[in-house]
Amino acid sequence: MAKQLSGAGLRGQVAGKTALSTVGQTGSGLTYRGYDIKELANKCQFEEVAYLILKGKLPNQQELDSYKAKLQTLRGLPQELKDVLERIPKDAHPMDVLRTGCSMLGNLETETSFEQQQEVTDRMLACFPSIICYWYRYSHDGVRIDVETDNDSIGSHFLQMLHGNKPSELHEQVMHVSLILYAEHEFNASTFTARVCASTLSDMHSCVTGAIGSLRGPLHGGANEAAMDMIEKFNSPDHAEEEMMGMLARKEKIMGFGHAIYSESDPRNEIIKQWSEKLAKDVGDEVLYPVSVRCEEVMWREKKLFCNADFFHASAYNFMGIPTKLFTPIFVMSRLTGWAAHVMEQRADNRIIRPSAEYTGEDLRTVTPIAERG
Ligand SMILES: CC(=O)SCCNC(=O)CCNC(=O)[C@H](O)C(C)(C)COP(=O)(O)OP(=O)(O)OC[C@H]1O[C@@H](n2cnc3c(N)ncnc32)[C@H](O)[C@@H]1OP(=O)(O)O
Ligand SMILES: O=C([O-])CC(=O)C(=O)O
Repeated sequence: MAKQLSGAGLRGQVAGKTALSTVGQTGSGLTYRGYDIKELANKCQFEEVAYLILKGKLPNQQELDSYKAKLQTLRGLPQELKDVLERIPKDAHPMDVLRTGCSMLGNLETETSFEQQQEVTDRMLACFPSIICYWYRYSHDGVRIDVETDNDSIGSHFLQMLHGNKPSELHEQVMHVSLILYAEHEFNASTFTARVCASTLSDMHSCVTGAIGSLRGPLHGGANEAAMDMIEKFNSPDHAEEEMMGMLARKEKIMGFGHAIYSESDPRNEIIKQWSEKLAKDVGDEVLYPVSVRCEEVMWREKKLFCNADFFHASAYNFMGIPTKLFTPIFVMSRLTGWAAHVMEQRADNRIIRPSAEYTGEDLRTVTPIAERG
């Protein structure tokens, strides 16, 4: 059953057209360019899906190989960008670092014509992991890492830069799945930000910089970090249940649950949940995964609220040794594909996005001379 969509937040209003994805058309489904998310997550690498979203079709083997090889050549960071990253303090939020990094890249490698849109997107796709890890390792460990590894997949390369060694096959696979699940989602808040910016005929870096800012909030992409902050406080499923009941009684929002469009479930959840379970077994976890499962049960039982894409990403990323504050930047590494494809779509059939407002202020009045004002 589809969700009843109306009310504030432009809910239920068609704000444009897209051929990129469908969200919740049957209450729970998600497709990218006509392909079901479950099949994509099962059969594809992230780079295949990025190619599909950005270039319109699934690549054949030779196209995929050359796309991955091309992205590998685009990972390096200009010295001016490294200099900026080195000046950002350790306690900055990595989403702010990425927002600044993207903006700086736009100064150094400005998109001067829309004909460059695929090229500047590929460059961002290749170097966002470098920006995150270069800053993180410099500010936290005092090392200037080499951002050009021989690892040919984006997610695995990210883990390699973060941890300093090649990740296991399991971790590589989970990163493919995670990045596929996060890649595209119709007119969500960050994508809509990108499209509004694109509709003024602005450049790709500005559109993406704005989108990063929108994704950062805990009601959107920031929920994976907020979910982790919550579950790591629970030392057993019973403890989780007790605390959650208290939060619900106090009418607190519980991050990682609920969705603006889906009514029954978020199809990405069952996929990432399975991988989180595999990772839990791999690390011998006996707390975080069972705690997460209990949170899911309590929210469904009490509120009929289901886990969205973010909830089981928290435990999955934690099991791979990823620091919590890097969770949402990983989302950016993936969603960049959706944002850029939407910018391209907007540009191809553009009219400036400029809705109207219902005025609720004062009636017309005159300006009292300043000396007479109380
Ligand atoms: C990748 C992503 O961006 S997925 C979304 C990530 N965000 C989160 O996980 C944050 C937590 N979730 C939420 O805040 C919301 O569910 C949103 C922002 C995702 C969707 O917001 P809305 O479309 O306004 O939610 P919806 O209309 O379904 O809310 C219905 C009711 O459930 C409540 N509700 C919804 N989600 C939650 C939650 N996570 N915890 C507690 N209550 C909730 C709402 O407050 C609302 O109650 P009310 O009628 O008393 O005001
Ligand atoms: O669609 C939304 O509103 C939020 C979401 O799940 C996403 O962007 O992946």
